[in-house]
Amino acid sequence: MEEVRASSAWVASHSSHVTVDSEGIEKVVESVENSIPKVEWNYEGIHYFDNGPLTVQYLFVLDALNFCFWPDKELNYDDLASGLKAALQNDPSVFDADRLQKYTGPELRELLKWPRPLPLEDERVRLMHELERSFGGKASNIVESCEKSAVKLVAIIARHFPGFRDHTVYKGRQVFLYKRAQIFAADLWGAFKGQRYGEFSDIGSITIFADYIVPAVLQQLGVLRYSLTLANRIEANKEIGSGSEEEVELRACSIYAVLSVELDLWLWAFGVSNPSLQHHRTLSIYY
Ligand SMILES: Nc1nc2c(c(CN[C@H]3C=C[C@H](O)[C@@H]3O)cn2[C@@H]2O[C@H](COP(=O)(O)O)[C@@H](O)[C@H]2O)c(=O)[nH]1
Repeated sequence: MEEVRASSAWVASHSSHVTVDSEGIEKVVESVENSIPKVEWNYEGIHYFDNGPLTVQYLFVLDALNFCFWPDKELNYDDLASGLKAALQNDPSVFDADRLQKYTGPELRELLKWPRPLPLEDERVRLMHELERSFGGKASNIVESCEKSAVKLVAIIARHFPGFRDHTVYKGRQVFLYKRAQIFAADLWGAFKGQRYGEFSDIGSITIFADYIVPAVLQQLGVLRYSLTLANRIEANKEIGSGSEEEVELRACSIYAVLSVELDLWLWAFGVSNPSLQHHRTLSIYY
């Protein structure tokens, strides 16, 4: 995760379209000082939990698919989390390795009870198939092999599952963001309350999860400032290309501005409870 921090800091110091406003950070810090709002993991009650390896499998499938909901105005993260939960409750073998490998787009849709094609549906299915190829298709084996280190878990996942390799090149330099791999570690930690599959000695090393909600919240709070051109593009709902300077800056500056991952869920929950929030639109499998 050192690579995520260091490369994000580099982007923030070479940024052309997004600025981190240190006075803006100070103001937010002052207003939440002594009362950092604690948002409970699963505060919405939408996740499956049985305190065992099936929960790990559930979270791994969930985070393999935890990206790009915005193209369908009615779809959001909750639909995915609760849809997969209901599917698992209905049939405990839905995420078994041999079945993961076979899902088609319409079957995934049916699993989630979603009435129309999902955004990036072919990619979603391809990423589900990928999960079966290592560690016997059992996510609990991955977690067991990481010796209670979240850093190691993220590295192992990125090494074995190409779909989680959330990195890019910015101004000639490689930048690491690892949104879905890190959120998987955080979800385990939150779900298992730091015990069993959620016990990590280095959970403080992970960074916030650079998605499309957190940058928009940070901008609203005055922590991020956008160039006029970028602000106009976002306001006009114009797509921002995956891997473009703008996109990398939005994500990396968010990581750089928010050092503590403890704040992620607060920022995210604040963002998703605000329907008028205007976020950047990038077609991406990473977030
Ligand atoms: N930074 C950050 N981004 C997060 C999450 C989560 C869900 N975390 C759950 C885990 C435990 C809690 O109980 C939460 O419910 C999803 N996302 C991202 O948001 C976007 C979807 O937005 P919308 O379509 O409006 O639901 C999409 O990019 C998705 O990947 C988070 O925690 N942090």
